[in-house]
Amino acid sequence: MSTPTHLIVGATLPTGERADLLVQDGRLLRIVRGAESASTKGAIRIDADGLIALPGLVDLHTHLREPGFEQSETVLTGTRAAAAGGFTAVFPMANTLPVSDTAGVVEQVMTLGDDAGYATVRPIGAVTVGLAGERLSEIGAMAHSKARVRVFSDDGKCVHDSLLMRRALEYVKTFDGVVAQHAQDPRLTKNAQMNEGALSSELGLKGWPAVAEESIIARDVLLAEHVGARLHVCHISTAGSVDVIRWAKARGIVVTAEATPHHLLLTEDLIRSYDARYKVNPPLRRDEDVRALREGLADGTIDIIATDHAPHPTESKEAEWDAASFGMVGLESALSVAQTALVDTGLLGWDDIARVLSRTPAEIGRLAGHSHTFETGAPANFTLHDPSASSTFELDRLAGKSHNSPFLGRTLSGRVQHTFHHGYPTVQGTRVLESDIVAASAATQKAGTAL
Ligand SMILES: NC(=O)N[C@@H](CC(=O)O)C(=O)O
Ligand SMILES: [Zn+2]
Ligand SMILES: [Zn+2]
Repeated sequence: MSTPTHLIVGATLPTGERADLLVQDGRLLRIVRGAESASTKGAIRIDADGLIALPGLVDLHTHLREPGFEQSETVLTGTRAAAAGGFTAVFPMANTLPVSDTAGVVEQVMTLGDDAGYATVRPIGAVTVGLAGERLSEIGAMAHSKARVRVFSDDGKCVHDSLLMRRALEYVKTFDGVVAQHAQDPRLTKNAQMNEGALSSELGLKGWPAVAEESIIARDVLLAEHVGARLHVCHISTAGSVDVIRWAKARGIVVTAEATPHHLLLTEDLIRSYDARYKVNPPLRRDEDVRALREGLADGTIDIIATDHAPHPTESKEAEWDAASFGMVGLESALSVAQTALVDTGLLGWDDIARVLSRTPAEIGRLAGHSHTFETGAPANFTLHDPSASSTFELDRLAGKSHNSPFLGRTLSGRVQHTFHHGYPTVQGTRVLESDIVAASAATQKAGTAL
């Protein structure tokens, strides 16, 4: 048995051309408009008039919470949220329990992803044992495991010890890996609750200075240059960080950087409400920072958008500001936020969106066997997005387990209509397919590939 053939009629590719896409046996056969061959007989037709076809989105920074925090999210529910948002691959962060610092844990997470079938799951390994910042984890064993880990991060915690950071860079260099740093000086941010500035003084909340982020990035790009290894900087949030990365790139340093959707749209003044949905690490910053991040994406200083999808249960967000958890969910809203902040404002076109949300994150994470172009014969990973739908972002858009989205109640542009992972649908007409259907498609697809 194989997955049914789909014919997508009249989709607009990121480059602007229109095409009919034939999806058969997990692969994409691109055909020109109107030239329906015999092979399309019996195919399920999808009218894609007005829809943009984007290569399956790739999130280099996702918290799936399993193992250990299944009350917030699981690999299944998190990848369901991913599919809803148009993603076909995610890189889950290592701050699980046990921490993803051994080959055993990363392989377990990957297998859970394969079985669920909503998206390709490529775990990130911890840089240090237990994220404790003291000893390097078994980086080599994770890299050479079945999970073929290429991205290492202590996200949530900064690798603060400069000697450990140097050693980690030296180690990942041997297999073309990358260290993804959560750039935050722990001494400068102890007990910090929001961006440091006039507003933090006014609200009486302990501030988080921009220099805590910028000084670590400056140190790390110089270490990366010295070692000759790849460095990736997670969720940069300040105008100064954009300047440091711009300087490093001009100097020829191999560094990449990400910005989150929320840092591209929201600012610190939302915190006046004391609504902990706006509490996040790094914190929401000022207008001028949002502008600098958008410009950084437009001029290529910032390479990618990554969601930092950080699910938390309602209880830990309904607490008082100081006691509430840091983090926001973001997979389901990412593409709509990107459209609102970057496409509608004329800063990026759809091909740039395909680059920053699919091609480049795949390249940074060395994601193999998961094509991000519309080439004949490529694995069919793509999403069909309706850019004309502008609507209030409501609870029904959330497909994961947690509901801590800062975008609920906001008007956002565009909506994902269909997502295909390895040739089978995971989202159909905005509806995320049931997990047993998706798992069965994944199993069928896998059996087909093995033959
Ligand atoms: N972003 C957050 O505010 N929280 C993340 C950790 C992180 O990305 O630093 C989490 O794991 O909850
Ligand atoms: Zn982080
Ligand atoms: Zn994170």
